Amino acid sequence: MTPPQPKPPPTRGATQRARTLQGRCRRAPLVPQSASNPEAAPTRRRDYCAGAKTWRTEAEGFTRRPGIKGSVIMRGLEAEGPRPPATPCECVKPALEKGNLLTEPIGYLESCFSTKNGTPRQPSICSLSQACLKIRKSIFNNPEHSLMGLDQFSHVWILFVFHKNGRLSCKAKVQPPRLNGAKTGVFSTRSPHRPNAIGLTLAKLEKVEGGAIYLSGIDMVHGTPVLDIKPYIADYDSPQNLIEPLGDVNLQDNKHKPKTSFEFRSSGVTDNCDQQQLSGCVEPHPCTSTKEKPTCPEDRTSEEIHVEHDDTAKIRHSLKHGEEIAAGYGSESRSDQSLSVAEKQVGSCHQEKSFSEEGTDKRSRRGQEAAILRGNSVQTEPGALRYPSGAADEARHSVVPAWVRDAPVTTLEVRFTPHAEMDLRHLSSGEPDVGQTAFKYFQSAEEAKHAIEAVLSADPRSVYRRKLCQDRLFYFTVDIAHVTCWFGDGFAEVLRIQHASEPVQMTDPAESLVSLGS
Ligand SMILES: C[S@@+](CC[C@H](N)C(=O)[O-])C[C@H]1O[C@@H](n2cnc3c(N)ncnc32)[C@H](O)[C@@H]1O
Repeated sequence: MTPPQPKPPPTRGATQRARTLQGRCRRAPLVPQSASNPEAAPTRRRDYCAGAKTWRTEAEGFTRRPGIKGSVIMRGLEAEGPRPPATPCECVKPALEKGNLLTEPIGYLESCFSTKNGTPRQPSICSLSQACLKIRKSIFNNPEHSLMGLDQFSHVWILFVFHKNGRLSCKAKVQPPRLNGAKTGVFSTRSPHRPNAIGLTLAKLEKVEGGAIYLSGIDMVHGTPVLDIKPYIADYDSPQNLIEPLGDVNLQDNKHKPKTSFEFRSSGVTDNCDQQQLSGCVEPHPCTSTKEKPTCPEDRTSEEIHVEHDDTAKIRHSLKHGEEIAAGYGSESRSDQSLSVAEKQVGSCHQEKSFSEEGTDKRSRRGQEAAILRGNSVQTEPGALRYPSGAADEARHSVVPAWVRDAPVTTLEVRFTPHAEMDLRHLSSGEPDVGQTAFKYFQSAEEAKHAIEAVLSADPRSVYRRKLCQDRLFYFTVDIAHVTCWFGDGFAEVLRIQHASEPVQMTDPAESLVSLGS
């Protein structure tokens, strides 16, 4: 029998690690799969990592289930490929540190738009659009707790997943419909087709009711998985605002002056049908016609892109005194709802540009540039923008390039045929016996008509459709109205409005879990 061998002395580093970890990490029993907790399946070993203050498993993807102490949800979407390095306590190195995030939607949006077709490209296009978001009980046992205090805000940021993008693909340059075929970098647009299919919408908060919020001015389709809600705070979210101390606000006791309660179907909402938005909603499409096909300057050198100037093609940015550009949320309309909020909260407005994260060199360079639409791409030209003098002014100002505001796609006139008008009246009559409107989101035929006008006046067609399928009928559904229309030169005409035959299906939550990163 061999005597027990003495262990080799631990290295200095190992001793230190052991000390650091001692008492901090403990192994927990396995989480059994049960009917009451189906989301916990499949069973895996889990550990509590005090350093990260969370439960972790061998696989990335565990999230702590809020509201249920110590319980764990393992999502079925584990990253493929090499396992992440384990810490000395066998905890997996937190995925968050690498920027990987396994998301769990806080809810699925119930929207008046059932398909991407006809869904506005930015929220301010159709302020009459409506949606409801119920916080899922699997996120918070008491969803209403998570919404406490939110009713004191007029607007909220909604972070969501473009779950209807189809396959996850994106290109470095995209052709926003509003630029009518011109290309620009994906990150300078609001294109849904981006490396992480995350959308960001500033919506009007109509009311909070229990564990649900009611929104208007939205650009998301029914069933959209929502990842987060954040209050819109002009002081933080608008570069032109100076941050002031909060003063007499008592947040803990929730003693803010409460917002006047909204009726969900707020009749005071008006629509701006002439709003135009930059949108990067780029439909993947084949280029079938060499004649009509937009020319793609993809293969130009970057030098060419920066050096070429053509006076006839450029659009100069005109700066009017007191003009505001709602760059913070990609809105370039001066009359949109979001902008009016910013104006209200800000007071005096100036032409703005956020320089806060840029170096001096870039500042001065950008201060001398103007964006132009050149051929089929967006370029910049020196010497056309003027900025207020002084670094302090610059830090408070934001600017959007001219090609956003003065994009080539114009507002369309919207007409309804007598038949369509009749359809609308018929649709809105609902069940006359009970005197109820048939619409779910709109209060009247008038409201529905305004919403349809708003959607169409912004020309919701893809570039492909606009250029190559001009004479095709265009369909979209808003609320229960299935709209058939066609587009002519400078106008859209509604031909028919029928009852959307099929009720819109909610996305199966289990199918909508979205893994970001891998
Ligand atoms: C251009 S994106 C802008 C969205 C958001 N305001 C943003 O800036 O991130 C709006 C368009 O995305 C499309 N869309 C809306 N919800 C979607 C979803 N859940 N999945 C895929 N596409 C969606 C619609 O076609 C809509 O016109």
